[in-house]
Amino acid sequence: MDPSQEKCRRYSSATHHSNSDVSRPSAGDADKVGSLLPSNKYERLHGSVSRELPVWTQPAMLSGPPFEDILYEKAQDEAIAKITINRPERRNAFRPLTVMELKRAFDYARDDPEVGVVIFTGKGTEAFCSGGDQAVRGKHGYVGSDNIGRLNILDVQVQIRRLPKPVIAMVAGYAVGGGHVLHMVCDLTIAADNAVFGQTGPKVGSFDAGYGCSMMARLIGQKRAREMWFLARFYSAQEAMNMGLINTVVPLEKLEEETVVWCRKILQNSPMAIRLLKSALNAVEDGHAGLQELAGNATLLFYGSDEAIEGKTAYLEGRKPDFSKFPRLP
Ligand SMILES: CC(C)(COP(=O)(O)OP(=O)(O)OC[C@H]1O[C@@H](n2cnc3c(N)ncnc32)[C@H](O)[C@@H]1OP(=O)(O)O)[C@@H](O)C(=O)NCCC(=O)NCCSC(=O)c1cc(O)c2ccccc2c1O
Repeated sequence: MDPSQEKCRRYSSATHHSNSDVSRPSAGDADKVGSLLPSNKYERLHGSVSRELPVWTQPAMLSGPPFEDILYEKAQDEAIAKITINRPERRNAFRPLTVMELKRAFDYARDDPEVGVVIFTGKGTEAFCSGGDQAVRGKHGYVGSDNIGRLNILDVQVQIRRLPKPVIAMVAGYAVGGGHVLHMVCDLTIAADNAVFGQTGPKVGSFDAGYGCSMMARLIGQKRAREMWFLARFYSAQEAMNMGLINTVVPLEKLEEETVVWCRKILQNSPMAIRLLKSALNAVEDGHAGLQELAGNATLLFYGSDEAIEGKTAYLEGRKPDFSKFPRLP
């Protein structure tokens, strides 16, 4: 088979498993895109999703003061939460207050059983996030109203990584510095065609040697990661796409539409399967923490079984548990 035939074969094999609602760069309406792809019975049965924009509502806060630096919204009648860094005049740079609010918001999204997927974005079209606010950078990190320096965005990175629901970065404009690391720790990245990606740390006397390096090297390879960090140059959305740094690029005006389509497609699928897949994909890379996350899910599932319930019930009834009726599977 010559290289062009092989390319053709791979394309047709890929499109056979494609999802007709999820578009590639030239996003049109779902039916148009779908008509290019082979149809199958189960796909039709499973159903397509709407491309309508959701109605965003601001839920009453569960606790704490109103947010100043972020927005927390939920899609009306849909299991989608949206968390937005709301400092467009600073290209959505984060300060300690922003980070504390992000932590609260991601906790809300995690704990809310009505939420199945989270969109993480920046206000406006100029930037997703430009990293730490350099105006408040001190000797020990970014300084808030308590005069203490913090690098607490690292906690948010871990929080996103471990949140048992998909988090999708919706990127318009700059995703640079610590903002670039934030999109990398999200499960998926959907970029507008005006998105710009890059690390700026070495230019401003900073670096993220944690996920900022390890995650990046996993995504784009060691050589590219070194290039991205050492040169601290910026990359267009298309370049980022070609490097495997993001999932898709869409016209800016279609960004939210496309992102909610991806959310809706995910929400059609089994939430437990998605949860387990996220933790399994993490486990491969996260060592003890990854294993603990995956193992927690095993316990979560086991607690619902008759076998586990027999153990608990026997204890509460003060009798010996009878595990003899449960199979010892091969
Ligand atoms: C993002 C830009 C490329 C955008 O350029 P553009 O020309 O479009 O806009 P301006 O430069 O004019 O910006 C408009 C306005 O916003 C202010 N601003 C932008 N970004 C920041 C920022 N990060 N901090 C503070 N202020 C910012 C800018 O000053 C303008 O204000 P005016 O008053 O003049 O209107 C470009 O803005 C840019 O390059 N920004 C800086 C990007 C950057 O270097 N970020 C920090 C990297 S280090 C980091 O993020 C970081 C954070 C952590 O918490 C870490 C924790 C642990 C380890 C490592 C960490 C880390 O590296």
